[in-house]
Amino acid sequence: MAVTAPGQLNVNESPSWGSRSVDCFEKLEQIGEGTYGQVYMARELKTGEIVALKKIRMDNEREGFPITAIREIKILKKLHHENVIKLKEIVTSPGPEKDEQGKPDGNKYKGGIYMVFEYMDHDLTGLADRPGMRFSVPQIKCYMRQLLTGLHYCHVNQVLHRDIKGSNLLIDNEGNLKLADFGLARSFSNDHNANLTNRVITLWYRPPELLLGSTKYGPAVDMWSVGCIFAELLHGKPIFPGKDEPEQLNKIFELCGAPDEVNWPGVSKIPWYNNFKPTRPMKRRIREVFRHFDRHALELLEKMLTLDPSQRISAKDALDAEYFWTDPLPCDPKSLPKYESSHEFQTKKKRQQQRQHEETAKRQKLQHPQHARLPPIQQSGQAHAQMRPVPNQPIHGSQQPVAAGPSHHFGKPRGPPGPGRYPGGNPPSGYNHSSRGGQGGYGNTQYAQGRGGAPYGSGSMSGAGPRGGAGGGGGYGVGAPNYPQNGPYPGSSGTGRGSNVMGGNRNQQYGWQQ
Ligand SMILES: Nc1ncnc2c1ncn2[C@@H]1O[C@H](COP(=O)(O)OP(=O)(O)OP(=O)(O)O)[C@@H](O)[C@H]1O
Repeated sequence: MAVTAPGQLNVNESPSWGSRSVDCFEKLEQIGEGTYGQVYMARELKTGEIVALKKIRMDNEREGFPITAIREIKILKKLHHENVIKLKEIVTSPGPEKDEQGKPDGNKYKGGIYMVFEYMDHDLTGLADRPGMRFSVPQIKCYMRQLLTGLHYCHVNQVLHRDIKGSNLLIDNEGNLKLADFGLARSFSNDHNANLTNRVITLWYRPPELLLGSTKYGPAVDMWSVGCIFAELLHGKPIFPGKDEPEQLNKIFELCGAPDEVNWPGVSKIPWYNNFKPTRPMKRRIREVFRHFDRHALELLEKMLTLDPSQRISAKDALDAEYFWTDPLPCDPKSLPKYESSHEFQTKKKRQQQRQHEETAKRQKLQHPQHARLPPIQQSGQAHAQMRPVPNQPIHGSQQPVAAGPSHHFGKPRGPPGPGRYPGGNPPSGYNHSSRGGQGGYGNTQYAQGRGGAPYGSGSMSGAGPRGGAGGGGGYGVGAPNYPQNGPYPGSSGTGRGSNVMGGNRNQQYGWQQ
């Protein structure tokens, strides 16, 4: 792949973009369902090359071609780097389309437009979610270094990603990590004078300046998200799983301390500071809560999760951090184990099927209770036979290894898909908030074990249900600051239905915004 040095943009693209038909590809299977529409794994008929086809959703004809798609295409056309997903071309379908099984795809509009991407086997979320998955320290360093390298390239080229999260970090079986989903990305100028929308970045990864209403910001917003991912990799579960914006800020303040003019000069001028400032002192507790982290990891994390964006470490400086230059060093991506390809969409399907199996088994059990009463003595042999596991009935605790499950969507709850892309938008049922630790069928996935095998989180994979973990993020213990009843987040409530978390159609929400 042609790699342009940081600071240089490759604007010479093939003039044939958009001229080919999607019929040049055979759709193999659906691997994703995003805000945009479906993503398919596909094979190019002529070359046999495997690609990802992302269909641009055009549900609302009146709005025309979605602005997010225009941005994504425009930005990806100028970014060429080994840690940024490659947009190969745009293809179109002039007429009604068929799905991967050859059935009409239900698209009431005639044609379709697809982005053709290089195919990636996993995303960081899905990979981390694989049953039994343990990331080693060199592996975490390797992924983190690639993430920072890709992001540094974007920032040097004056592009803010604005949606860094695990599910947007794609990984192939060569160990390469690439930034993907530039639908919320935009160019920025170094003076940070333009007014940009603060309604970007998935809630759990959103920095305090955006939550407080800042509209002048820069690359530091992405670095906060990187800090959240870094901590999540080490800790084994998301560190700030807020269900709405006030709770998100509360979780941040509980761990990072309350912002004030001392630790963040100018914070009191940020639009919503007065609405959200805690009424009691809140100490910074990163070192205490994550005391089991490696010293250099902790040092770097502190710099990434700095409240004041102007003091937050840049991608470039993070790459120079001791963490990446001390033993154990980041491993070579090629040395990483290869995993069977998996995408979130399929994993979800598998989980649903498994749940259905379990429900059927439960129903069968209720209809034919085996334990309800003791069998008559003379029939004991028979009864005993009945109590053996029924063939094909899942045996409790013997979870089938998920051979191929989506490795995408690291930060998304695993419940039934909610309407929004944000965990905080409308948490699916079963979504596990801090206070409900242990209830909701969430896997206690642990991404990593530290050196010497000391686990950072609790327990091991359960493989069932959404991630987020028991008590995730809620263990820092102190009460909520004094949030206004009718603050700048109308509709943000305990139900998690915040009005400014992204809904189902981000084009509607962001089309007009910067
Ligand atoms: N190049 C690719 N290779 C393999 N899988 C991909 C690729 N691009 C996207 N996917 C899969 O499709 C999913 C959705 O893609 P993407 O995030 O780009 O769409 P989106 O509409 O922006 O989704 P979201 O609403 O989650 O932001 C991804 O999480 C991933 O699982």
